[in-house]
Amino acid sequence: MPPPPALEIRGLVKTYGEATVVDHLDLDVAPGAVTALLGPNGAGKTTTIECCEGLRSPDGGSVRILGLDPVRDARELRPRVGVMLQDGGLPGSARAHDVLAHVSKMYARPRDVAGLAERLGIDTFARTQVRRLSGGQRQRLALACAVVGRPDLVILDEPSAGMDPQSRRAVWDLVRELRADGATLLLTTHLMDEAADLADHVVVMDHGKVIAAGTPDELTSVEGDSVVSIEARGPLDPTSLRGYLHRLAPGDWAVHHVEGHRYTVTGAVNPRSLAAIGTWAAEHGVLLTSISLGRRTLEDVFLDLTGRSLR
Ligand SMILES: Nc1ncnc2c1ncn2[C@@H]1O[C@H](COP(=O)(O)OP(=O)(O)OP(=O)(O)O)[C@@H](O)[C@H]1O
Repeated sequence: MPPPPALEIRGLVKTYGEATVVDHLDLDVAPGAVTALLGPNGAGKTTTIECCEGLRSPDGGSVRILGLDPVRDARELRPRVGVMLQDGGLPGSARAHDVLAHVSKMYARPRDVAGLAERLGIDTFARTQVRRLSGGQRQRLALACAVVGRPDLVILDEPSAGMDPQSRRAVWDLVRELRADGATLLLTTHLMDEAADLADHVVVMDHGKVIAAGTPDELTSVEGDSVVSIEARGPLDPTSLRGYLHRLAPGDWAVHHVEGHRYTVTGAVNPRSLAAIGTWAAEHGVLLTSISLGRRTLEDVFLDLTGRSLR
């Protein structure tokens, strides 16, 4: 029998006035794994996480964390759950290192503060007051505070948002290490490569509901189909290309604009249809500067699932 989930959400509902921002959400976070929660702005990710932490009271449904109730059993859960919120929630007038040292003293078996401060580069701003830290520095300090107590469950809301590439790598290494040590991680992110790289399991939510879930591999592989990435010297008409491919081989063809003059074509790609893309381009005076065959990326899948309009 599989072990019980570290975090179990059933039928969670959260409304603000007329708006239902979390809409009968079911979500399991497997123990000892990294789960990435993805979704467009306003999808309800932070609200879901805040309900899990007991910071928001749900209007319906239930949340169990490590088998316990986040509000009733808050005291028992505190040392076992590490949380990094988007706004940090750190005291503005305290110095960075003092905050971390203070938080570490709340735990029975904290990590080595000096080691953690060094690997997340907190040393370089140890004596600076929290309110004077840059966004990325504050994020790193909040992350250190979330993990210093060796929690069983670590919840990170956009851990690498606003971080420079060096800091992001340090965060990724830390996440991998926590997982290797047996911790369970739930993180939200807008970085698709971060999710693809780190997560064992990806959950995509939109309009307060889960709309897809699986391993990154499951989500990006389309049985028997591939994706062709093309780049042209100028713009091209996706509808015309799609129609051409459909007339050649009726099926589920899609042509998406990625950005600039880059497009992806998905469908039953084979030598004939690949050649047909070239023929269509020649007939329409479109110069293709690159054409390559590959898998869909998590970003392709995300955009297909959640649409391309801004929220
Ligand atoms: N206190 C509040 N009162 C009213 N509406 C709220 C409140 N908090 C959040 N919302 C709304 O709930 C919706 C979901 O917000 P939430 O922060 O959970 O989204 P998110 O998926 O985390 O988005 P992002 O990726 O931008 O962080 C949004 O439309 C937001 O405006």
